[in-house]
Amino acid sequence: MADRLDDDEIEQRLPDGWERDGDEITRTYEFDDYLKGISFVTDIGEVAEEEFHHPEIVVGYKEVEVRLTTHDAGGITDKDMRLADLFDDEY
Ligand SMILES: C[C@H](O)[C@H](O)[C@H]1CNC2=NC(N)=NC(=O)C2=N1
Repeated sequence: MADRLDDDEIEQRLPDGWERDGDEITRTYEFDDYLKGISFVTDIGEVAEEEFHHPEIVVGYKEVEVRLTTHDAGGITDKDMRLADLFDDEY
């Protein structure tokens, strides 16, 4: 099981555009239209399944909010940071 990162590690490793919110990291991606957001959700869903590590996703109008935490560890781990980078690659 992945170990929880400490506050300093989280601060250092948080990718650009992401924020820490308690035991989660989050980013809201913006799109030109609604269906581009839906397409992005499909893309990151496939990445999540490949990595077997899953975000919470809130789909809005021309924006998608993604939240990551490691439930098995009860906090933020390397898995969350890795997935954040992979999701950014899809954007
Ligand atoms: C049994 C456990 O749910 C699985 O190992 C995976 C599935 N996807 C997951 N996703 C996230 N975000 N955290 C987990 O701990 C996690 N665990």
